Amino acid sequence: MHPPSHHPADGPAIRLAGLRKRFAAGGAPALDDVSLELRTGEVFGIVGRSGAGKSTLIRTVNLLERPDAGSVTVMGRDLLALDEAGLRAARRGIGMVFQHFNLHHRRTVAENIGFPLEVAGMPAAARRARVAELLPLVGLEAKRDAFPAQLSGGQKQRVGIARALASAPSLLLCDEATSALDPETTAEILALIRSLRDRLDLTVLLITHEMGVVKAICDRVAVMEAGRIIEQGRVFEVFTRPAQPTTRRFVAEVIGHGVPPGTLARLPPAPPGQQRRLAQVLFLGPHSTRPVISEASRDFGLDINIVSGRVDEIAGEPFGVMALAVCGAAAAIDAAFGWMRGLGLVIEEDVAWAG
Ligand SMILES: Nc1ncnc2c1ncn2[C@@H]1O[C@H](COP(=O)(O)OP(=O)(O)OP(=O)(O)O)[C@@H](O)[C@H]1O
Repeated sequence: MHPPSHHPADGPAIRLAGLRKRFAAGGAPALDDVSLELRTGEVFGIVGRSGAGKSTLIRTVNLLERPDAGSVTVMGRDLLALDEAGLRAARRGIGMVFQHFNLHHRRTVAENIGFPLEVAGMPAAARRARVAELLPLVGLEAKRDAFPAQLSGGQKQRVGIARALASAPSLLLCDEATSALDPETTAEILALIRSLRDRLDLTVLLITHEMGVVKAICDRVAVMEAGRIIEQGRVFEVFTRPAQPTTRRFVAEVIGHGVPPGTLARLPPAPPGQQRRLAQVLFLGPHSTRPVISEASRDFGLDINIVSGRVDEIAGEPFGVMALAVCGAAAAIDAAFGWMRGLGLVIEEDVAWAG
């Protein structure tokens, strides 16, 4: 049941190179030259809108989907070079969790969890022993004989996770694993996945359309659009310095500060010869404490209203985000923004304020 062990020194846990996939001849590609590497032990998120190609991509990692071109290397093995038996063995090292749980309704929790072991031909006694180890890992000891219909959504997904872990994989693929759950249950399941990663030394690849999921558990993230990866990096970097418009929109869902339209309408017009400009300011790390706004106001002769603001944390690193209405001479505002950027703050004026 134990796949050959893979050490970090052996290279990336997953290496996808030049993947292409087109479902309909002449149609848009679902994967258009996608390359990606996952480090052993990380939680890596792929975020994108519906149709971006996320499901197709995650399904290439265990070859549920075969790419038209490119290579898939998992734990050092070139999956496309394996025969059926080799691929079955490699798949035991890759667990998968699904959005809609995919449980057998006529089987108990224990039988669902043991199902992949049954398929693999493990004797009943060994299976029972393995299931007994898995139940406490996901907090379901009390539900071992329950049927799926008797479980909450979160409990069903715990069964799905235990089943994915049955063959002791080193890699866990999560296909929108929390998209069918309410926010509180989502948070519980994400915390469970992260803690399993720590306890079992897993590498986790997840796909999601929710940037909140990425913020909650991922170490690194890639953003997909039209079959391509348009941006990737450490979660904190991507959240605080998104380079692509699509990424900015995703980030705004989580850390945007959507200024109520009434607030903008109530701001008085700028006096003659002056401007009133709105800016979003990101304070990273040490600047979360420096009184930058009062300094800017004093030293550049500006009126500054804080229209909205909050302090948050991503991957354990603090940052603050504020919407400022700045009033003064155009040159003074430019100079103040230049000074603030020089301090490392990220200032943007082209923001969808009502968003
Ligand atoms: N089996 C299939 N047959 C035909 N077209 C497909 C198939 N699977 C995916 N596609 C198409 O490939 C493109 C990418 O789909 P994919 O499901 O990978 O995107 P996604 O980002 O996961 O979106 P969603 O969250 O809606 O599943 C879409 O245009 C989709 O219609």
